Amino acid sequence: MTALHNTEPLLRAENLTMRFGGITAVKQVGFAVGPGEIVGLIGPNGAGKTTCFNMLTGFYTPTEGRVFFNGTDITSHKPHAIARLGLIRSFQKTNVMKRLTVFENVLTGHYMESRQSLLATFFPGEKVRRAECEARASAAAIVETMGLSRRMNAPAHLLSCGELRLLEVAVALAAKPTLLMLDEPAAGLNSHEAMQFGETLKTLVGKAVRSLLIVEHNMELVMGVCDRIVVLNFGQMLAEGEPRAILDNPKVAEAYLGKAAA
Ligand SMILES: Nc1ncnc2c1ncn2[C@@H]1O[C@H](COP(=O)(O)OP(=O)(O)OP(=O)(O)O)[C@@H](O)[C@H]1O
Repeated sequence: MTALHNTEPLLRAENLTMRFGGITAVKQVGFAVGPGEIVGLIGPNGAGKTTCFNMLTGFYTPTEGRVFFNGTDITSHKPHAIARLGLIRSFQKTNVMKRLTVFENVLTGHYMESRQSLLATFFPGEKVRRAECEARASAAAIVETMGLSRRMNAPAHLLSCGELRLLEVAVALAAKPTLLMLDEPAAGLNSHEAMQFGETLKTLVGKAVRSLLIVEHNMELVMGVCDRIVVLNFGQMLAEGEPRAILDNPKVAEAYLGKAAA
């Protein structure tokens, strides 16, 4: 029984379909993310990646299909309930508060994760004080994990684009994800910065998170960090496989570059 449980994927999407009125944004998409895996979800603009993210995390209820996380059917769960189970996502828009320091941003992420009452904030007892100490230690550890220790007390608005992308992941880590889903985490980075960023992401698996699911347009990053890649096109699964197989797949080249590339 236990052995069976261990081979279960962490996240499993089955036959996901999302219709908006007459538009079918995603049609019968199914894939899984196993423990210890980094999976990339890619596809040209409008392929349905963000819609998939929204269905996986409860922001949309799929028109058809089911989502399982850690063996639990989460299809009709609310986003906050899914987050509490350890399935945490980032958004394309930054989750960073520019006037706060790096440390304060990550600490704020911890407070959003905890369910401390307002009363407890103003009249802290021993339990709250202990939680506060633990949150500060955890925030400092996350800042270090993301390679931002030197910038610990820098206000976020002074960070470089690369540092900002790292901080965005750090804030997401404060919510204690089991599976972290990142939506275009390397947006705006040049090739060198993206590769460095990717190296940091790889170090997270097995330590800060169990698995990663990444939507990203930067192909160098995707090919460099992912164990497996799922390709969507016009809302449907086009291909799934290891990076090399995806690179060599003429259908994928055609979807991205047009018929001439095939
Ligand atoms: N709320 C909505 N109502 C109607 N159509 C939508 C809605 N959300 C998405 N769509 C449509 O569904 C399709 C998939 O969109 P989606 O944003 O999921 O693609 P994407 O792969 O994330 O694109 P991008 O890479 O540009 O972010 C598009 O044709 C889009 O116009």
